[in-house]
Amino acid sequence: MSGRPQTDPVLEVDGLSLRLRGSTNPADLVQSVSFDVGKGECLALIGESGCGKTLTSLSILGLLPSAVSAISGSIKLNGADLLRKGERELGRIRGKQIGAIFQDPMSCLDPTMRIGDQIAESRRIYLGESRRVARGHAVDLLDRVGIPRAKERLDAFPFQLSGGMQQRVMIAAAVACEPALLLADEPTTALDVTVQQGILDLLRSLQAELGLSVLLVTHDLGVVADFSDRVAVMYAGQIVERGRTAELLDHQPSHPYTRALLASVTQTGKAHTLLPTIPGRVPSATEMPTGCRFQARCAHASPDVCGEPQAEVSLGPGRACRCVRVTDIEELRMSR
Ligand SMILES: Nc1ncnc2c1ncn2[C@@H]1O[C@H](COP(=O)(O)OP(=O)(O)OP(=O)(O)O)[C@@H](O)[C@H]1O
Repeated sequence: MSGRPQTDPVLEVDGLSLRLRGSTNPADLVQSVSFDVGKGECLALIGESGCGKTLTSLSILGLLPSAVSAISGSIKLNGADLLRKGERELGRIRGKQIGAIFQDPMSCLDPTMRIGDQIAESRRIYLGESRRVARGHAVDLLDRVGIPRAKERLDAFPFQLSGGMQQRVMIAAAVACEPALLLADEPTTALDVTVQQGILDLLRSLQAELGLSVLLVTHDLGVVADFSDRVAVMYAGQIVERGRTAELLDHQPSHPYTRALLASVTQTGKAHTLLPTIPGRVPSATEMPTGCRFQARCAHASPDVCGEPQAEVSLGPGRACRCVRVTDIEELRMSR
């Protein structure tokens, strides 16, 4: 699909398909997903629960659950294909070149280890710094992410900090080695609104300061609108639409799924809320149709054309949509 970033790509995911091991169903959990993230830009991957966002991000980290395997495609970080790396090398890449933050900071932080040591350790291991130098950097990083009295806090354990502070420590640890890519999976979902804004502001300033490339995985359209340059919409394991965030969210989106999502947000009057429910549900792995995966929930579905696998239709530079009926639907909309 088109939709190139405006800078050289740091991450290039090309034709990635993920399948349940032992499954003979040709409709994969994640099917032929392609996207890229340019230097210093943020791409948001959005979609309802179960659409494959987390599996896609876990495959970038080389941490897929044992029941799921990558059956085709490539995941290139600065040109090197991560799907062809061994476990040992992947471990180093995760530590040094990819920083990851998740919804629950305690999934990343070690509860038994002092926070200063957790941040300093990666600089010692991956950058070869001495303990003293690495601890000095840990103070700078804690200070940078807004932890008050950073030097005194070096020896605190995670449980001694509030949820918002734990989130900041996790971010400090994720960027400690100045990674090429920051993978942020629902980074603000568990936080209350006031804390959320502070974390987003911090991520934005770190991104500018460190020139970070960010893959943001979320179902919160408010976060997408605030933070990302481009957006890729996932539905049932496929990317169904992509484009520049401002264009896609502010103007008419093209895919019936994206339109239903945005329309229902507008109906609730809460632009910054979680994705609302669209009638019906995402098909499960065992019942995935071979044609358009959204057809059972789509008001425009036509059995003759939507029953076939959907090719991606280019809608202009950086814009594309996986719906064979996109032109008909657009004409219908214009005629009303
Ligand atoms: N370990 C697993 N074994 C079997 N199926 C799985 C496994 N992990 C995920 N799946 C299935 O893969 C599909 C995609 O799941 P994934 O967790 O990537 O979705 P998601 O969009 O991240 O949802 P959420 O926002 O709820 O995390 C779902 O149908 C899910 O049931």
